[in-house]
Amino acid sequence: MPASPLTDAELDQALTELPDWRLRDGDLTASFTVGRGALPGFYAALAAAEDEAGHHARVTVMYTSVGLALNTHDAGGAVTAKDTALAATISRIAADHGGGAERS
Ligand SMILES: C[C@H](O)[C@H](O)[C@H]1CNC2=NC(N)=NC(=O)C2=N1
Repeated sequence: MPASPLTDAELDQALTELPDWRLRDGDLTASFTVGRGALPGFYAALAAAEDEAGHHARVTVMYTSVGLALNTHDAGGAVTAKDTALAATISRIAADHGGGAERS
């Protein structure tokens, strides 16, 4: 069954529980600063978590800045519970690799 888009109230609630994450252009997004030496381990753990979830982030790396964007294709690109669950996992992985959230 396809995941359904979160309602505005569900999104607001989810964002209070995901302090690293913002809604930007319809995606759930975050950026973390990760040291160059920690980047390979961070990405390996991220990829493993994504594969386990069957859900994947758009990832942009620029030097020590890692940008992540999540949405759900089969919900028409909306944010669903799959995205918020993976976001929480990604925040834990980033923290485990010394990553600090870049808040904007
Ligand atoms: C078949 C496969 O499980 C789907 O294409 C998965 C893969 N990863 C995905 N990742 C994201 N972010 N959204 C999806 O809808 C999605 N779908």
